This record gives sequence, C-alpha cells and structure tokens, in this order.
Amino acid sequence: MPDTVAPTNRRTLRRELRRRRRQLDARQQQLAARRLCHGLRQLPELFRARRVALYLPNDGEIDPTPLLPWLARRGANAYLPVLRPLASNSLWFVHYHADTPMVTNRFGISEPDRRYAAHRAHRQPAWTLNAILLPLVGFDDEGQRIGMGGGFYDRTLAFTRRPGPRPSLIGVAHECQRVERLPAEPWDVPLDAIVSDRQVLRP
Ligand SMILES: Nc1nc2c(c(=O)[nH]1)N(C=O)[C@@H](CNc1ccc(C(=O)N[C@@H](CCC(=O)O)C(=O)O)cc1)CN2
Ligand SMILES: Nc1ncnc2c1ncn2[C@@H]1O[C@H](COP(=O)(O)OP(=O)(O)OP(=O)(O)O)[C@@H](O)[C@H]1O
Repeated sequence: MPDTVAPTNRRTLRRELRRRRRQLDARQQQLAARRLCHGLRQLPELFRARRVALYLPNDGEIDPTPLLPWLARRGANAYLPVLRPLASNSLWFVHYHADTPMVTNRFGISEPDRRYAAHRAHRQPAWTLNAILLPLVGFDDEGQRIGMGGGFYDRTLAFTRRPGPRPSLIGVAHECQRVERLPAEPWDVPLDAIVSDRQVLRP
C-alpha cells in the first residue's frame, strides 16, 4: 500500500515525492528502468508508434532511455522536450539521435541545443507525435497526476482536449510516487496510461 499523504498543498506534496525518488540508489534506479521499459514495450500505443517523445531523467526520475534501442530497431524516431524560448512555459519536441547537439537548460536538464531546435525540420508538432512519455512527480489509482509544477506539459498538451489527431499520453513514474488520492485541477490533461516499475494503470 502506498503511504497516505495527508491533505496538504501541492508544493509540500511535490517536495516529499521528489525526495522519495531521489533516495533510490543507482541499483534501484537501474532495476526500475528495466522494469518500466518492459511494461512500456507491452503497450499497443508504443508498439505501433513511429514518433515517440520521452525525456532524459533528472532529480531521481525513472529512466525511460532503455527504450531508445528498442525504438531504433523498430525504425521509430525519438523526441525530447525543449523549453520553448520567450517564457511561454511550454515545450517543443525535438528530434533526438546520436548527433543531436545537447546543452544543459536552466533546470539543469540536458536538452537539444536551441539553435538546433530552432530549425522547424528538427521539431515535431505535438499533435503529430504518436506517443508522449510524461515524467510524473506523483500519481494515484484514478490516473490523476502531479508534475514539476511548471505546467509545461499541461500547456503544451491542452489541445488534446479538443477533437482531432493527438498522441497517446503515457505518464511514467516510480511506484514510490503513487499516493492515495491526488486533487484534480481543471487544467490537468487526462492520461491514457500510467506505467511504473510495478504496474500498468489504465485510468
Ligand atoms: N527530465 C525532465 N525533463 C523535463 C521536464 C521534467 O519534468 N523532467 N519538464 C516538465 O515540465 C520540463 C522542465 N520543467 C521543469 C519544471 C520545474 C523544474 C524545477 O526543478 N524547478 C525547481 C525550481 C525552479 C528554478 O530552479 O527556477 C524546483 O522546483 O526545485 C524543473 C523542470 C521539460 N523537461
Ligand atoms: N493550459 C494551460 N494554460 C494556462 N496555464 C496553465 C495551463 N495548464 C497549467 N497551467 C498553469 O500552470 C501552473 C502549474 O500547473 P500544475 O501545478 O498542474 O503543474 P504540473 O501538472 O505539476 O506541471 P506539468 O504539466 O509540467 O507536469 C498552474 O499555475 C496552472 O495555472
């Protein structure tokens, strides 16, 4: 059973959940990453996907990158989130391959270089992606989620509420980030699945 989190504000909850995942040691992280990727490979959404966005782990996040060789074998392209310039607090998804020039962003996360990302040919509009793996700070059994608090993914993916083509949204996290119940916010974008090192959850 997950620890019960007393009713508290989102900031306190975030701090606690981020602390939990940072406490995992290298061996636990590696095992969790392997289990996560095993779960992800079973998802029909990913099996079919040609264009998949993932992320490079930071702050104890579960590592989705063991999926990269699997995607490459299937001829699928990988994309990474890049902070959009001009403080729009939203994301671009930029092609990630062996030669993508990388820099460290203002949060200390490695991401494709701005100049590379500035070329439209190197980006993929979110609606044309088949699947996006979202890093979660917390989740519950109902499929509610909480992220880093920037609203980057919520803003970027707000269009998925309207009819039209859209990527499958797959939240990923360590099982230790599961809590009893999370408050839903009106802007929270619904996820199609949440995958941890222990389970595949379909809200
Ligand atoms: N690996 C990874 N990449 C990602 C995200 C993510 O959650 N994980 N993002 C998902 O949105 C975007 C970056 N969003 C972030 C939002 C807040 C903080 C953060 O650490 N905030 C600090 C304080 C802010 C500051 O330093 O100015 C903190 O809360 O301690 C980091 C990333 C894009 N790339
Ligand atoms: N579609 C949107 N348009 C405008 N503001 C938004 C939108 N979505 C979220 N926000 C704002 O972003 C802020 C952060 O939202 P929230 O605390 O839900 O972040 P989060 O879900 O943890 O982050 P993320 O989406 O990056 O994982 C909130 O103040 C919210 O008002």
